[in-house]
Amino acid sequence: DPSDHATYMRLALDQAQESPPKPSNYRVGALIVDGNTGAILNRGYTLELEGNTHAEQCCLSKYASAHAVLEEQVGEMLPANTVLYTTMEPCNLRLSGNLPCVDRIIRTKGEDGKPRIRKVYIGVKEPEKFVGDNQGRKKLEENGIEVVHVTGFEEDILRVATAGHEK
Ligand SMILES: Nc1nc(=O)c(N)c(NC[C@H](O)[C@H](O)[C@H](O)COP(=O)(O)O)[nH]1
Ligand SMILES: [Zn+2]
Repeated sequence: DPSDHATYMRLALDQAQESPPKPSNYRVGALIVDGNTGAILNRGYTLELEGNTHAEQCCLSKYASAHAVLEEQVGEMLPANTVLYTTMEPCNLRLSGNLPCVDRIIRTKGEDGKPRIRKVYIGVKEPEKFVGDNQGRKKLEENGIEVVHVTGFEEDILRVATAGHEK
């Protein structure tokens, strides 16, 4: 059911639990869902794919591979109304210098030049520990992508996200 946001966020949190703890990032989980049918298109977690990968990046990269295109072309293969659930707000700056997930989300453009990912549901805003105030939400909204905070999971999400940080 495409409106059952809590269920999808819970599944994204399940993904985050799979991520190997690391002091220099957060353990995040994400799903991409068909906004019309509610079908789960793919899921992922931080560091699932080799390299210093983010949860949202893994979702898009896995979906692209499953459809025999490169991640930068994934927009062509996504349903026109795709939504992303991520336990943490997509990054807009990464200390590693890798391409931020906000840019990966915005470039999922179809022929009409609009992002196929129409909505991003987040469990928490990114804490300020690594990059100060994350401008991810604002940049997504500036590109016509709606950002919705699914409440109720903040404590669990942050406990999982920071499990690799020294106490
Ligand atoms: N939304 C989100 N999904 C993730 O999978 C993940 N790991 C982060 N984490 C955000 C944090 O700001 C960056 O992890 C640090 O800035 C270090 O950057 P790298 O991850 O090494 O590129 N945020
Ligand atoms: Zn990211």
